[in-house]
Amino acid sequence: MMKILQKAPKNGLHGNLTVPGDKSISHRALMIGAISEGKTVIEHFLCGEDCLSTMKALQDLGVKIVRNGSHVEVEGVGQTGFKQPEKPLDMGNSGTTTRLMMGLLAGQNLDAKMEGDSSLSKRPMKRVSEPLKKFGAKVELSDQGTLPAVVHGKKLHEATIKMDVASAQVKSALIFAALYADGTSTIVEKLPTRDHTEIMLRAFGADVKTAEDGVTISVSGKPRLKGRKVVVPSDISSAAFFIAAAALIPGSETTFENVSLNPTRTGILHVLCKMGGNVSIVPDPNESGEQSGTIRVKYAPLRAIELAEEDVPSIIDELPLVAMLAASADGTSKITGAAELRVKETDRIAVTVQELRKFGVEIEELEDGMIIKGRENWNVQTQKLDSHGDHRIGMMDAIAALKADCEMELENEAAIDISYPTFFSDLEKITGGVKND
Ligand SMILES: O=C(O)C1=C[C@@H](OP(=O)(O)O)[C@@H](O)[C@H](O)C1
Ligand SMILES: C=C(OP(=O)(O)O)C(=O)O
Repeated sequence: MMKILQKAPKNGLHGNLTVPGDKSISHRALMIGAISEGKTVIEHFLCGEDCLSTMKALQDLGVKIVRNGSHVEVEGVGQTGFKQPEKPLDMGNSGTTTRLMMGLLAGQNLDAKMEGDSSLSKRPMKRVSEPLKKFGAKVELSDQGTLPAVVHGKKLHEATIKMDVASAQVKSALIFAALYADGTSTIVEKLPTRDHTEIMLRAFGADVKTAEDGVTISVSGKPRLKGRKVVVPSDISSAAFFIAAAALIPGSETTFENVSLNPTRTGILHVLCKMGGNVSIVPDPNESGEQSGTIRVKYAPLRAIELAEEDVPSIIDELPLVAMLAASADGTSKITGAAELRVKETDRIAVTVQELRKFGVEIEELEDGMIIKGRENWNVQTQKLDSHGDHRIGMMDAIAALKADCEMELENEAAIDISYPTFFSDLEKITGGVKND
């Protein structure tokens, strides 16, 4: 499949958008709702394919879930209420589904096989199965440390774990396992990562504490979780594409409402401000523990930036976009400490470099990052872009194409449905669907 991408309208991008619900929070609302007692109602749920993979897997484990658009109702089965699945659980393309479910299933009374698509089946899973062993869990992986996996449910005991990878997915799997252990477990992160699991578990009644150092989390086992209402804020990682578009295209001014402003996710806003971007933020009243607010972005010329390992977790999924912005900034930018990008849906360092070079961008691949020479005008080398089956790369391509001086073509655009099925209609809303020539 192929999609034609238009360049930006001459007066830039304008308008007000409410982008879909946060992917990370939608996954967690389903999972935590499923192991709670009573009903959980989720509003503004993300109907992207990844979250639907979580929904389907939970249904295959005997959880009743009814979805009507972005309104979802989950009948919680309690902490150990999952049923033995009759067939392998299909994780689709979703790393979050796979890794979080490993923690959620480790203490259940069942054996579950997990399978994924060809991209997911290459991604590393030992980072979850190894630390889970400390709770007494048993997760079998392929010889390569990948899917397919079999989780053999066990009786779990408390553990203290020092993580060696900065990953919210691994942390969340360990927190879920700790819910099934007797006593209090401690998890120490390498760097602070997104804390949606901790925030939501507290709201559902669990005793989960984060120490002042921001990296030590203690979890009391066997809590009583009670179903509740979850209103999912808009996904800053989705809004980021249009935030970047407004920052890239002269004349633009766009507003995004009700976007997640959880400080573990707002790296893109800090980076854009550091680059000289014109960004203003108005926070919403905070009722749920998850912060949100309105973001307004106006075009402004950008300057180069340097990012290192400690900057990476709060901007992990936005780094391809940052590379694209850097390609338009004044000066040479450098991103390091981002080797995690190589084990996402694609090798996002290699693929970002490959795609941006098609616009004539001077960009160099490092083992753990990229060096990008910014320039005001790009020089398209080929009109044929490719998502490589990676939603975030496909969307980066579509935003970069706004700056090109000709129409571009995007192969494998369907991948975008993973996290943002309404991406192209939202893009049309702020470009006015305008054809220039
Ligand atoms: O916990 C989550 O919801 C996520 C964590 C991040 O992955 P890692 O934990 O592998 O960094 C991120 O890239 C992914 O899109 C979603
Ligand atoms: C890395 C991502 O997701 P996941 O790990 O859940 O596949 C992403 O959405 O960019």
